[in-house]
Formats: sequence, C-alpha cells, structure tokens
Amino acid sequence: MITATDVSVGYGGKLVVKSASLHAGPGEVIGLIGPNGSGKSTFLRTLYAALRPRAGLVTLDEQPIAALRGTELARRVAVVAQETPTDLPVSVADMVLLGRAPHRKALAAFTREDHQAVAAALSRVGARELADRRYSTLSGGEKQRVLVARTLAQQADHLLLDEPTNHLDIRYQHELLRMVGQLGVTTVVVLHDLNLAARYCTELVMLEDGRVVASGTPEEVLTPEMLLRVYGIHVEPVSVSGTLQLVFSMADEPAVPTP
Ligand SMILES: Nc1ncnc2c1ncn2[C@@H]1O[C@H](COP(=O)(O)OP(=O)(O)OP(=O)(O)O)[C@@H](O)[C@H]1O
Repeated sequence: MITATDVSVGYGGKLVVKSASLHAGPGEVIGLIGPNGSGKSTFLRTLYAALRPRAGLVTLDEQPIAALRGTELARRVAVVAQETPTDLPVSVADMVLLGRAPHRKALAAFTREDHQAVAAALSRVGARELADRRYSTLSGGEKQRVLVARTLAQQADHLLLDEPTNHLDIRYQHELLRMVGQLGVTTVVVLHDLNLAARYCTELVMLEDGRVVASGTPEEVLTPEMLLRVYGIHVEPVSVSGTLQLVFSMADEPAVPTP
C-alpha cells in the first residue's frame, strides 16, 4: 500500500507538485496521468524517496517512507524510472541480476536462486534470448523490457513505473501492462496513453499544473469535460467489449471527423 497525503514538491524556488494525494491499495494499479510538465515524474519520484517533499507525507504500508533504510526500500519497492543508465558495460543478465542485490547479504555471492529468478524474469518479458547481449547495444524497447525484468527479479511488493511503454511496440505495450495487472503487486504507473490507462489501471489520478484535478475509476476521470479542460482535446468515449476507449479529435476539428 502506498499513500501520499497533501504532498508538495519542488525544484529551487518552484513548486511543481502542489498538495497532491494518492492512495494505491494492495494489488491496485494506479495510473498517474496529466499533460507534459504537470508533475507526474516528480510526484512518482517522491513516492520512492528520490525526492523529499516540502510538505505532506508518503507512507509505504503505513510507515513513513523517509524512515525506511535504503536496502529495505529497495527490497520493497521496484522502480523503472525515465532516467536509466544506458552505457554501462554490463550484460543483460547482469543488469537484471542487479535487481537481486537487495536480497543478498553484504558481499555474499549471487546464488542459484538469484540466477533462476533472472532467467524467469527475462522469459516473462520475452527477452530470454537477450541474456548474453551487452545492455548498451539493445534497442529502446528491448532495454525497457530488460528494466522491467529487473523489477520482476527484485520481487518487491510495490512497483513504480514511469512511462514503461514509451519505447514498446503495440503488442508489448499491452503485454507489459497486462502482466503488471496480473502480478498482484501495488503499482503506480505514469502513462501518457489514456487508452492504455483506461484499460489496465484500476484507478487514475490526473494532475494539472501539479494539482490533482480528478481521481477515481477511468470512467470517472476520463470524461469529455475533463479532457477538454486539462488537455484541450475533444474525446468521444466508447465502450468496446466492456472496456472504455477514447476517440480523440482536436478542439478545432469536429468531434467526429467526416470522411
Ligand atoms: N530536476 C529538475 N530541476 C528543475 N525543474 C525540473 C526538474 N525536473 C522537472 N522539472 C520541472 O518540473 C515540472 C514538472 O516536471 P515533471 O517531469 O515532473 O512533469 P511530467 O508531468 O512528468 O512531464 P512529462 O509528461 O513531460 O514527462 C516541469 O516544469 C519541469 O520542467
């Protein structure tokens, strides 16, 4: 369970997250959405203590996150952030093995169980055949799958993902988010694609200029009025096999373009 209560975060003299709250219950997948620069990554980074809030509180299973030691945090929270190292001279398998580090006693060697967890995680994201490749030579989408495999190997019960689908082709976008939903792990995921958010998130939190302007189920948050106000875009919500999908048109075009 991850809870942020009235959190404000900023850089220098500027506040970019303003009294924002969020609650991710056990096994829930919370989508953090909002336009460019609205504060999504900053809010997410605060949830794993990479940034310290100026006001408010972040808790993990009701414990203040600031009170958790680094290794305990790493055991309990897995992160795929936007800024990831790309030029490390390591193999893919070693990159994923890094996810096992919080489970290892200081200076102990990795065990067979660690290597099995790495192989299983790579298989799960369809990247088993990449194990011996050098990480820095992978494509953007391959790297992203490997970073997700690292979080799986970490076996944390909380998962924080910053645009995990942005380099993935359409099939892997869906596979990844479906897999995240099936993990049963408490998840907060920053997503730009509102149709993916509608389909795979249990609840959404929408930011505008650092403030939470809507939160609730996808149907409650992704309304035409809200999307016009926050993104300046027209949307027609449609239900496809019981799933909310959004058809967009620019605000200066007719809502449903004529052929
Ligand atoms: N390290 C930083 N130093 C100063 N300002 C920053 C820093 N990181 C982000 N910002 C600013 O904070 C604001 C929020 O940025 P943030 O990356 O959290 O937004 P976002 O919603 O994730 O954006 P995007 O959708 O474009 O990824 C932006 O105005 C950005 O320029």
